[in-house]
Amino acid sequence: MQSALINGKKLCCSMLLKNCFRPLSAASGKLTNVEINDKTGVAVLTMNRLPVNGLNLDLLRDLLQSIQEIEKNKCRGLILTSASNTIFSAGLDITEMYKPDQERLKQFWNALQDVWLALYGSAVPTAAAINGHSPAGGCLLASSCEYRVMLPKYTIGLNETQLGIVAPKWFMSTFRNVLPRRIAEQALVQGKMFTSDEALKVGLVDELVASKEEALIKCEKFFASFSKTDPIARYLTKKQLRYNDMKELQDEKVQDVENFVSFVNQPTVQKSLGFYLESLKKKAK
Ligand SMILES: CCCCCC/C=C\CC(=O)SCCNC(=O)CCNC(=O)[C@H](O)C(C)(C)COP(=O)(O)OP(=O)(O)OC[C@H]1O[C@@H](n2cnc3c(N)ncnc32)[C@H](O)[C@@H]1OP(=O)(O)O
Repeated sequence: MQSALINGKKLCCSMLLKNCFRPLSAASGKLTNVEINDKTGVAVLTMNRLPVNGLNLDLLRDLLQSIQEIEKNKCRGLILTSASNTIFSAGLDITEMYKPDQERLKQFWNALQDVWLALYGSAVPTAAAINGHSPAGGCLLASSCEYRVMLPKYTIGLNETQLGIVAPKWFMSTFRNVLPRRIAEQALVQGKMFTSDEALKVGLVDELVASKEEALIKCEKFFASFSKTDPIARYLTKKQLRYNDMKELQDEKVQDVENFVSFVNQPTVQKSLGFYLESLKKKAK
């Protein structure tokens, strides 16, 4: 049986996962679920929009509410994961961008900006337990965390150029915060999807593990590594390091929404999105 040393106590997985968790109901939306480990104070934030956790407006709003509640509760860590056994998140829900309602399209992009600002700038330490494929927006969420653990045989990456899309600057900054500049540049221009092994090799993820249980334990261990660190000094250091990336978006938030809306509404982009959606549906048949 696997075990973990947490707060000096040896705990087995089943103890960790079954006995210690209580739901944080205020933080759980319809499409997210938050449970707090009473022993460690760590919150597990689970995306639960099956089958693929496509990031639509509703999921983004629930994610934001959950992150804010976790901060308010002064949890010792936030682990982002998925209720699916094979998909962490398929990224942005393309149906939000195809033949969109214009007002909702703005709200959608604004919600994504807010989730990114909340997660990337979170005062609570963050980790992603990547228990499935994680393309595009899924990779953005995982890369916004401070630590990543991934299960084998999945893929992760910012594949935007493969879809004929230029990833926004803040997607790129997030990637550059994790990867060496040259690798980030090559991956971004290629729209490369990394296998789990490749992701480990380049440092896009920190560790590979065999199961979700093990991933959660690794994330808990990551948070435990801060036990001797002053939490305020820790947060201010993180904030300084990420300040420029966040400031860039905060200063250009309205313009960024306008750019997105104008890009998505181009007839050629609408045509590509339509073909892409169709190809995903054909694949599913
Ligand atoms: C000015 C700047 C503009 C920038 C705009 C931002 C740009 C990009 C950010 C993004 O995140 S775009 C989304 C990119 N995501 C992808 O390319 C992933 C696409 N999906 C897949 O590769 C696969 O679905 C999967 C995630 C690997 C899962 O594969 P699996 O075989 O398990 O499941 P499927 O059968 O393929 O899918 C099930 C079901 O879900 C639908 N679906 C999948 N992904 C999406 C999605 N991203 N949006 C909407 N719908 C999606 C898929 O069509 C199937 O639907 P049904 O046929 O069951 O109705």
